[in-house]
Amino acid sequence: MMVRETKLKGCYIIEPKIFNDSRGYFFESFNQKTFNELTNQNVNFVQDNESFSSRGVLRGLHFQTRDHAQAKLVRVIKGSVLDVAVDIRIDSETFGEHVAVELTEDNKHQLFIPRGFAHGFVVLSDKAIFSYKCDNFYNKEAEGGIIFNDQDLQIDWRLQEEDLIISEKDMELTTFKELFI
Ligand SMILES: Cc1cn([C@H]2C[C@H](O)[C@@H](COP(=O)(O)OP(=O)(O)O[C@H]3O[C@@H](C)C(=O)[C@@H](O)[C@H]3O)O2)c(=O)[nH]c1=O
Repeated sequence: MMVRETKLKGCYIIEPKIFNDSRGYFFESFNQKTFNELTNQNVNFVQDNESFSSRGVLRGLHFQTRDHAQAKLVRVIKGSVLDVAVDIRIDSETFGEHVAVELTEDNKHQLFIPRGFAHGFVVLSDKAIFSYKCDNFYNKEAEGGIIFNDQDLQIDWRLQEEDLIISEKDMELTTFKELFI
């Protein structure tokens, strides 16, 4: 497993070691000991989620507030997505900055997004199965979000806006400035 820190402190791209043979492939999709050692974390994941989406589906940008904040380890099982993590830690040097990483069934890369980030992704392939671990439980009352096309964040989602499929809830999300400035 290889780990690279992104320009956002504490946010890592993880490249698992893939073992290919005549039967197919094998890899450790998560190994707590190796993960904690290489990322300098002590994360205790408590919830696993999976979602299925078609091309153009954009989910996000989501976070949970205060004690309910979640670190996430995200990956793609089928298809490909552009995954985006936005630093919303107000005391961070990179507050308001984001990383966008392509996660695909072929590259098998994972993104570790620490607490204090907003997260979203858009599906680039026909279909995608997205899978992630969270270190805190889902809490409906603590849900927060930022509108995907926020003027200050300037995220390039790669697809035309008219091709995006977004939930009503996500279309009503507020701006970065309204939340934090
Ligand atoms: C996220 C979540 C949703 N739900 C329910 C609530 C709702 O009825 C249904 C769909 O929820 P949502 O529309 O919020 O699903 P979705 O838009 O896929 O939400 C997810 O988006 C990505 C980007 C994230 O980062 C995740 O943390 C999560 O916020 O599933 C749970 O029961 N547990 C959960 O952990």
